Parts: sequence; C-alpha cells; structure tokens
Amino acid sequence: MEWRDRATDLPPPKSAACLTGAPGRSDTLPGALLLSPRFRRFLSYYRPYTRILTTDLLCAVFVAGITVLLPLLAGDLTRQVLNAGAEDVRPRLAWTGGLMVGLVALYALCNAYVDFHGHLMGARMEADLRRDLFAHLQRLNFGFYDRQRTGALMSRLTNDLFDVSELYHHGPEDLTIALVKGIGVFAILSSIDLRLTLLVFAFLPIMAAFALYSSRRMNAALSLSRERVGSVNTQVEDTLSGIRVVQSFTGEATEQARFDHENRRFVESRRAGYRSEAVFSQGMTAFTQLMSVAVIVGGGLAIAGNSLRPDGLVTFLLCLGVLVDPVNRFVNIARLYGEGATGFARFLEIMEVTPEIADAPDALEIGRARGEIEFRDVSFRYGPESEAVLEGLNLQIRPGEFVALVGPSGVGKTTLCALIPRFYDVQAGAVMLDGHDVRTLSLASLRAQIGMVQQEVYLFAGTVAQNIEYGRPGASREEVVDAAKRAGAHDFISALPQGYDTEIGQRGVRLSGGQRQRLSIARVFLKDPPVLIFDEATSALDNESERAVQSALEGWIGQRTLLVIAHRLSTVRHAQRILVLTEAGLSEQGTHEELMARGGVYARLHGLQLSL
Ligand SMILES: Nc1ncnc2c1ncn2[C@@H]1O[C@H](COP(=O)(O)OP(=O)(O)OP(=O)(O)O)[C@@H](O)[C@H]1O
Repeated sequence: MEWRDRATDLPPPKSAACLTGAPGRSDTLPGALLLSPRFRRFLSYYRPYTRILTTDLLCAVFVAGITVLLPLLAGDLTRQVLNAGAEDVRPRLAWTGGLMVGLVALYALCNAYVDFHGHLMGARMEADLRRDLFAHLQRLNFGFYDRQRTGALMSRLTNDLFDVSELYHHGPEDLTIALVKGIGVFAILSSIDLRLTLLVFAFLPIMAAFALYSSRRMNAALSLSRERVGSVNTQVEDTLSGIRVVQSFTGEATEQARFDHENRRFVESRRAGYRSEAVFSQGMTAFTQLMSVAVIVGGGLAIAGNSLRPDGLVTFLLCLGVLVDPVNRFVNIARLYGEGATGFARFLEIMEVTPEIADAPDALEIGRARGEIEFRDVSFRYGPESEAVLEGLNLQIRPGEFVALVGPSGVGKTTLCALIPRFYDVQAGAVMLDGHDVRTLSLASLRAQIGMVQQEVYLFAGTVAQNIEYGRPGASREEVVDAAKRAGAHDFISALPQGYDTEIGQRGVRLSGGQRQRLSIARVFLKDPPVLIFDEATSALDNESERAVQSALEGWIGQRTLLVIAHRLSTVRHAQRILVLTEAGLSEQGTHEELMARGGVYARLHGLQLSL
C-alpha cells in the first residue's frame, strides 16, 4: 500500500511545447539570492498572503504527518488481527479503523486546501510580480526599448515569473512536507528496528546523489529545449511577419529549410531530456525496490531471530514507500530554487533599471502652453558609441507658427521632434517649451501639450471610435466624429460595416495605410494640444485627403504651433517657415519663395522632385 497525495507528488516535467522563447538565461548565480538583500524583496511578495501561507504550511504538516501515521496504524491493525483470539479485537479494530477514516478525511481536506489555495496563492503572486513588471516597463524610456527585444521581454513576463511563482508556492510547502515526513519516518522506523533503519538510511545518500545528478541533467535539457523552442518561435514570427516579402520573393523553400532545422534541433533537445527523465524515474524505482528487498531479507532474519515482530515488518515496508518522497522532494526543491532564483534575478534585472527620463522632484505642472519652442545649443546622440545626430542646434519657433522641417533622409528630423516631448534627453543644451526647460516640467503635463503623429502609425485592437478616443478618453461621440471629419476620415469610417464601432486589427477589418494615418491624425485632432508634430503623417494619403488635412492644419495657423516633417515638398510650401536640416545642421530657413530664390539645398531638392 502506498499513500501518495497530490501535494506530495512531484510536479510533472514542464512541457517544452508550452514554453515560449527564453533566449539566454541570466548569468546571475541562483545561490546569490539567499545571501543578498534582494531576498527581503523576494519575501515581501508573501506579505499579502501571510494568512494563506500559514494555513497552507499547517495543512502541509498535517498531510505529511498523516502520510506517516497511516502506515503506523495499518501496522497496528495487522498486529491486532494477528493477535486475535486471545481477546475480542472487534472494538479495537473498529476504533483504529475509525481513526484511520477520520485521518483520511482530514488528509483529503488539508490536501484540497494545499492544492487549491496553495496553487491560487502562487498564481496571485505571479500576477503581482507581473503587475509590477508591467507597470515598470511602461515607465521605461524609448532608449531602453531601443536596446531590448520584445520577445525577450515577453519571456520574462511569462516563463520567468512562472518559475518564480513555482518557488513561492512549492518551495516552503515541499520543505515542510519533506522535513516532517523524513523525521517522522525515521522516528517510526528506528523505534521498530534500529539496525534495519540504518540499513535503509544507508541507501538514502546514494539515492540523493543519483537524484541530484539526474535532476541537473534534466534541468540542462529543459533549459536547452526552452531555448530551442524560442528559436523555433522566433523563426515562425520572423517568417510570418515578413510573409509578404517571403511570398513575393518565393522564399518559401528557404524559410521551410530554416524552420525544419530549428524544429529538428528542438526534437534533439527533447530526446536528451526524456532520456534523463527515464533514467531518473527508473533509477529511483530500482533503488526503492532494492531497498524493499534488503528490508524483507533483513527483516525476515530479524523475525527468525525473534528481534522483530511480523507487524513491525509490515509497518516498516509501508513506511519505505513514504520515505522515497522526501528524497524526491529535496531534489525538487533544489530544482525549484535554481529556476525560481534565476527567474527572480532576471525579474529584478528589469525592475532595477531606473527610468532615465522621469519627473524631477520639483517638477512643474503647466497648464495649457502657448506653444513656444526653443532649441538652445542642443547636442544629441543616441548612445555613447553612436555618432552625434544634432550638434549645437539653435532654433526658435513662435507660438502658433507653422514650421516645416525638410532635408535628406537620416539627418535627424524625427530625432529633433522626439526631443520636444522628452522621448530622449539632450546631452548638451536645452529644449524649452514656453521658456521652461522641458526637463523641469512633469512628463504628464509636458506630453499633454504635444500631439504627435508618427511615421509608424499604431492602432490598438478595438473599435475605430476607441482608437480615436485614445486622444482624449471620455470624449463624446460627436467630438470623435468631428475630429474624424477634420482628418478626412469620416467618409471611409461611415462606409465600414459597423461604422465607428467596427473592430479593427486582429479581429476586425484591415485598413489601408492612408486610412490608418487618417485615424491617427483624428486622434491628435481630438486631443487638440497647443503643439502639433506631424512626422511624415500624410505620406500615405492621396492628394484629396492630404488637402483636407492640410486645410484643417492651416485653419489652426496662429492658434497651434505646427511642426511638420515632409519629404514631399509640395505638402509644406504653405508653411510660414521652412527649415532645411542637413548633415551640417540647420543650413537654410525661410519661406518657400525665399528658399527657391536662394537657390540652395531646398531649391535643389525641389528641382529633383519636380523632375520625377
Ligand atoms: N532609436 C535610435 N537609436 C539609435 N540611432 C537612431 C535611432 N533612431 C534614429 N537613429 C539614427 O539617428 C539618425 C537620424 O535618424 P532620424 O530618424 O532622426 O532621421 P530622419 O531625418 O527623420 O530620417 P527620415 O527622413 O528617413 O525619417 C540616423 O542616422 C539613424 O540611424
């Protein structure tokens, strides 16, 4: 008879198929967690759940204790039956049987608590970690995302945190169960027969060493297969996101070959994993059976020598089944600790990145700005090793002025605009809004002043109206429709199956590039900030739609500061001032007519476009 409980079962090996890419495990040594002050932070996540944890551990003590007690009672029952005849054993049998039934019921109850509340606590703690990580990720700057791969971040939000939650939940529980069972079984066995107990315990170090060795191999295989699944996923993602390019260049065979290669490598890694799992489980079974044989032989001799009673041997054999569990459990704790501590270290790696761009302690909240922008001796580069994009740039834009920024590709037009809402901070000089250095303003109040339509339009999954409303949450339907009309988007939206309530994105209709641009323009029109920045925002529009947007913008001259980047020079010829940015910095500025008369870079670019 083997008393096994769900709480005492080792968790099954995780299926590699459910894991997504976890490229490159952290270098942080798991052992460092226990010693470091970070351990307090690790423990702090238990705080909201102390009551559940205490009950959980208490239940674990009961579960383990009952698992140890039941074989003892079964042995007692056998003894009573063997001694039957001398007295009426029925009342005692009924008492022991009743006690066993009561214990089994308590055992089931405690096990159910551990199973349900323990797991739920783990899931909640995982959700808490994920909430903190997500909130932190939202505060990190553009610079951070320039260096990170989204896939790697996703893996932290899923795999790593799952590993940590497993440690949170199973760690203390497994430790409690293993200790109670180990000590309990040792006490029972040694009270029956010390020599036989020592014989059994002589097996344990060998079993533990074997289990540790096997678990290392299983872990290594698991990490490898995670990485390989990651590579398969990356390959799929890469091919599917570029499927239009793949099909137009008939690259399917190449992609299939690359995919097959990664897929084969995945199977190889799983083969190694399953081999070590098979060796582990069969090895442990063999050890247990050997131990039983040794106990039967040794116990038989002891019975023959009258130093052991048969019921003692029965109890002994039943306890053996229980004894294997603490060994497995300690091995499991080592595994959980290794994975969980690594996961937590990787979690902290991100949590400890401080946002470079954040509110100063005495950050100023400004009301609606007039919209005066100034670049004062601004120098900027993206990183210490990158080339300078802007150097000693000086520029003043009056409130309500319509300014266009033109120039060859890659000279820093987008970069210049990104400095105004502080997506990046300058290394020298200052960017000013209404005479305030933007670094002295609170980010929320600064960004509330600026409406930006970027080159790459991003629309969220949701309805058309929700996407426009993102500009001003809580806006009325009339305001949304008005903004869409001014962005030249109303007509095509009205023609959609559910109009403004049409779902767009993955579950809904797909929009053309120009339609997407118009929605993103409507979004900033609804926001209606004092400063508007259009970065190639009308490049995908046909002439008629572009004209509609332009006249909306021109209607704002004098009321909103407009900064428009355009490659198509015809779009900006009505700007009050055109700035020409080249590798050498701001090389020309003036109205279209002035710049044409000057016959410089602008006139040359204009000439080139006309000749196309
Ligand atoms: N996030 C970034 N990290 C590092 N370098 C960048 C980043 N964004 C742009 N750059 C570099 O900065 C320079 C200026 O880029 P920017 O996008 O500002 O040019 P642009 O004038 O707007 O070009 P285009 O007209 O093609 O949009 C380029 O050399 C580019 O490679």
